[in-house]
Amino acid sequence: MKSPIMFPATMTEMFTTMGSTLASFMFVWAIIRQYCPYELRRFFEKYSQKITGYFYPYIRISFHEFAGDRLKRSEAYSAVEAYLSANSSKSAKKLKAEMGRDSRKLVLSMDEHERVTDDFRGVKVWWLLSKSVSAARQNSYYPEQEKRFYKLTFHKKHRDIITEKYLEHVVSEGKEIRVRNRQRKLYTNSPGYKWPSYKQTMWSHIVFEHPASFETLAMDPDKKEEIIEDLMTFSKSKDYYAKIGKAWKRGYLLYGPPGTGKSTMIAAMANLLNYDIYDLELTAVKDNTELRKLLIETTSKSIIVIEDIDCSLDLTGQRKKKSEKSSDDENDKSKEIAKKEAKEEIGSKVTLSGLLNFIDGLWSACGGERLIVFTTNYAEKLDPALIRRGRMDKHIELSYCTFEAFKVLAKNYLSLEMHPMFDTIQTLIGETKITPADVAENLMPKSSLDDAEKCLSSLIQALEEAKEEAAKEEAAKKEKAAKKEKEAKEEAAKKEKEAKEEAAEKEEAVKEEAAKKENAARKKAGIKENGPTKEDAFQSQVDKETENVS
Ligand SMILES: Nc1ncnc2c1ncn2[C@@H]1O[C@H](COP(=O)(O)OP(=O)(O)OP(=O)(O)O)[C@@H](O)[C@H]1O
Ligand SMILES: [Mg+2]
Repeated sequence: MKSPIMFPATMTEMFTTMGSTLASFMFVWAIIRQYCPYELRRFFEKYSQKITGYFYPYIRISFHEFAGDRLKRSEAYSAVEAYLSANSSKSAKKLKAEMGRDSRKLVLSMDEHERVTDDFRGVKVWWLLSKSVSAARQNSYYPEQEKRFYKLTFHKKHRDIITEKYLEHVVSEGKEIRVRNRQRKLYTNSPGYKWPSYKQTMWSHIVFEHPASFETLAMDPDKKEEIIEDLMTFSKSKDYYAKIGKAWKRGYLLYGPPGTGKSTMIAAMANLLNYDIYDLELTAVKDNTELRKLLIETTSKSIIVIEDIDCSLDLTGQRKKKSEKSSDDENDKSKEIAKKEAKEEIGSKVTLSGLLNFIDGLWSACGGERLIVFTTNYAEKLDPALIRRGRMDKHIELSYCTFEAFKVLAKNYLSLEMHPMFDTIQTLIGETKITPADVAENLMPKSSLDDAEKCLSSLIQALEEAKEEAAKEEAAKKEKAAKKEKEAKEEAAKKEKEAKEEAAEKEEAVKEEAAKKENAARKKAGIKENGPTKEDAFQSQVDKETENVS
């Protein structure tokens, strides 16, 4: 029988033995580490890992936040983070909330040392967020480094499906989530705006926050639907473009009078597709080389916009002709003057061929998923090469306000779907040319006391004024045309009279000539009968000599 005091003694002994064994092991290990050659140590480590791997059937993949020089966050890590924040954070119990970089909202993600599971086609995988702290390196700017990493664990029998399919799925979905959450940017190359930027690039940017959407855009509903469909199809056609061997980009030409919503539509496009906007000021680009550099620095998922392409540069050789013509629209004039001044100041040497290269040269294919949008008030003045299909694939005309477009604006501005005054507006709008910008301005309440009726009356008044103005213009035009016609008729009558007089003169001359000849013939006949008189003989001598000379 064991004595009760024996047990603790055995325990103590056991612990002592264990402690001393551990101490000896550590001592031996320290000796090995110190004196054992590096190659031998690596050999032990390698084989110990192999033996463990033989019994441990799981594979682990790490995704480190900073790879290599630690300056740039790893793309893979960010993609995994975004993927897990959307997919697995629901099952995680410890979450952290951060204002994501370039993100509009709080991003929830699993906290450190948290483990979540994910299921992919029936295969179970585990994700763990961990961190390792490495001691400060000598001569390093970074004192102590916390290195965060995600660790993916899965059974080795699923190696193929995980490494080939699952990882691809995680990265592509993660990237998509990041794009969805990111803050979009509006870039410009204009030297006038130097917005702060952390690195020196050709573009400066601010956060793009335009509220325009296709829903609030006033235009024919069928046309709107067609444009939305076109844009959505484009954004999903990566594989299709690759299949047909075409760079993944599409050109849109938006044309129409000022104030018909061209710029608004660009903002709506960017909001629909979640794209950035690069507002390219051509007059500020020095030459074709700079234009190419600007293009290379644009990212994918973006819209490159050149506004008022017709007055950006002397691209068509028609600029002089155009500036000779007097434009009625003051808006256009001021635009042209501003662009001209800018051009003279900077002396842009961008040529039409440079611009064509920009749109569909070899460089334009890099990056992919890009829209190029030109706007103009005069599509007919552009060089056909610039806007041919293939370069500007879709031509969209934005024109004066229709009743359908008005209804959208009434809904936006006054929250009205129907109103008794709509009938009058429908009739008037069919008879007048008014831009959506003018309609919008009239529908906007000017004071807190203005109600829908007041705004609609103000619009009716504007429509009537526009109608009157148009009628006056039409009358003046007609009068001018009538005057021109009258002048033309008078001119024609004058010409006819002159022609008649000329014809009469010619006829008279012909008659005189004939009479002369007849006279001469008669005289000759008289000589033959009576013999020539002295004068006749002299005259015939003169005639013969003249003939010989000629
Ligand atoms: N189709 C439209 N739908 C909704 N709002 C519009 C529309 N067209 C114009 N507007 C309103 O009018 C204003 C001017 O429109 P916008 O700047 O888009 O015209 P634009 O066609 O680009 O003119 P410009 O040729 O002078 O550049 C916008 O702020 C917008 O509120
Ligand atoms: Mg515009």
